[in-house]
Amino acid sequence: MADEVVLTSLRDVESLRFFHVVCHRDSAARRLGLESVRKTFDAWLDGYGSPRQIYGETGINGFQPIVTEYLPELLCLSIQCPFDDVREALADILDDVKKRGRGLQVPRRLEQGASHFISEKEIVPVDTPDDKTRTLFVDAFLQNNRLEHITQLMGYHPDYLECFLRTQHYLLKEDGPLPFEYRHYIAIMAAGRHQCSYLIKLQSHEFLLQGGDPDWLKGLERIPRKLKDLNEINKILAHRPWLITKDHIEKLTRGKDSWSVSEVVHALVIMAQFHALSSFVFGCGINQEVDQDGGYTFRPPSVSDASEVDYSSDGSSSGENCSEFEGGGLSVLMEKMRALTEAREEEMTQDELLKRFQHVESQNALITTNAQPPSPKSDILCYVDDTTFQYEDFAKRGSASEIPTFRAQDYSWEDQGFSLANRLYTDVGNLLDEKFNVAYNLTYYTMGDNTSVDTTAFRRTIWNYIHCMYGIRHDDYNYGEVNQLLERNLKAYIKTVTCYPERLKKKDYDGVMREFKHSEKVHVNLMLFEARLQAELLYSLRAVMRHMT
Ligand SMILES: CC(C)C[C@H](N)C(=O)O
Repeated sequence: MADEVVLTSLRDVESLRFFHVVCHRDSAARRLGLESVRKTFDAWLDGYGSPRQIYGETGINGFQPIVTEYLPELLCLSIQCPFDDVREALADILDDVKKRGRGLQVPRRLEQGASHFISEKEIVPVDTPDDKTRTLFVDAFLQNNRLEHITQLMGYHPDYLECFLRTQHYLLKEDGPLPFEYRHYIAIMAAGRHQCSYLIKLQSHEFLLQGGDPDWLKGLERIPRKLKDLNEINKILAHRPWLITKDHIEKLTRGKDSWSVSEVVHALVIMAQFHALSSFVFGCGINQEVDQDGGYTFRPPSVSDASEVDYSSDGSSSGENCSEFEGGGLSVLMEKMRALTEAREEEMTQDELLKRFQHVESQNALITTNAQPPSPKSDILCYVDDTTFQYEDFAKRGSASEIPTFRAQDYSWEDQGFSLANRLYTDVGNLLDEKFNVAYNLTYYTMGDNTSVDTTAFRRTIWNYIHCMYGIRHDDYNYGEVNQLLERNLKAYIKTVTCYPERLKKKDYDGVMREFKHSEKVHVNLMLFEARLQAELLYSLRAVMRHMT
């Protein structure tokens, strides 16, 4: 007992590392790989070199062990690796190590899959037979040294996943105005606004891997003034982007040790991306990664595991074919969409259109979330100040004359936002534009079990409804459609995920869109993500433009 190394907390033990393996399925690789992993592992335990050196020396064609720093060891072996043969080989090694009496207490993954809203067997498996998705998974794995649950869930929609990964990589890992550790820290601050510990932890690892100062992870008190100056705009952007003015940009870019406009744009895009990504994480019930609290246990498997393992089935099945659908069900929804498409011709005056927008806006203000915000833990609180600053209904913003509705025809993503972004941060406009387009236009012409359905009206409505919550109006859209196509509980779900994602509960997810497939619910979440991101960018880029002119 005395000289045993017992892992009480994974993070306590510096010398133990997380071990990821990637393998391209190729029979010869298995032999090579096994040998290589064994060597790596022995070397590692004998305190040989740094993980980076080991990485360099053991990379073998087709089978490449990657050791990342700052992550706990082993845990990953049994799951991160999508390939059965390698997984088995690693399990052998693991047993071997345990037998040799190193005193390691090996943590075990809690088998709960990527989302606690969706049972594991209904999620795209890591070794999916679909070539495109599989290739994206492997790429993502190489990019991030893990296959994040977010990626796995987006695997339902490979065309979208492709753009998402490309943008994420560009923002965080390729050439750009900001130093790498800044980017990850900004992502942490952004996720902090929604208490999204999942993203905070992932980004903290990345931050350290980029050589970031561990002291900064103690909280905002420890970071340089320059970074701290982002606090205010981060807060407003997350909850009430309509309050952003050119003064905010001016403040950041003035004086010594200030921000260049390009740096500001880079920071804004990262913040908006991570606010919106927090919505996606909560909206889809993304589980902690295996090495995060809640993703593993040291307890041996036991009969009582059922409860800890599968909290995805808390009695209320997600009811794919459930027939009670508030408001009449899918067939009624489809009928309404059809009717709307046919009745398109009917002309309406601008006045009439505006009235309808205002009506939807004020109705939205009546939808309240009953759930209380969770009380944030100290490891999150250290990145946030003024936690009471939250979304407030645009319709209730007080003096409406000071903050008028944002007219999308005066400042649109396509005509203005896109080129300004590109000009100040090369190519980012193109990447975002592609991502917006894919999310906006994505369709499989299905709805639940129905095929050959034109879902355009429904998808447009969701997008525009989100913009409406942020006071953005598209003058070519008839907001009357919102009330026809979105039932109250769906509106409530959209509002919670978009504005207060940290309050969402599994029952909210289960209770809406009951006849939709999980892939469709994730699809809706992708639209929420992108529409919110676009809304934040419209406001903030307009402020940048005003600052520059
Ligand atoms: C969100 C979903 C209802 C979208 C639908 N499955 C489509 O293919 O367009």
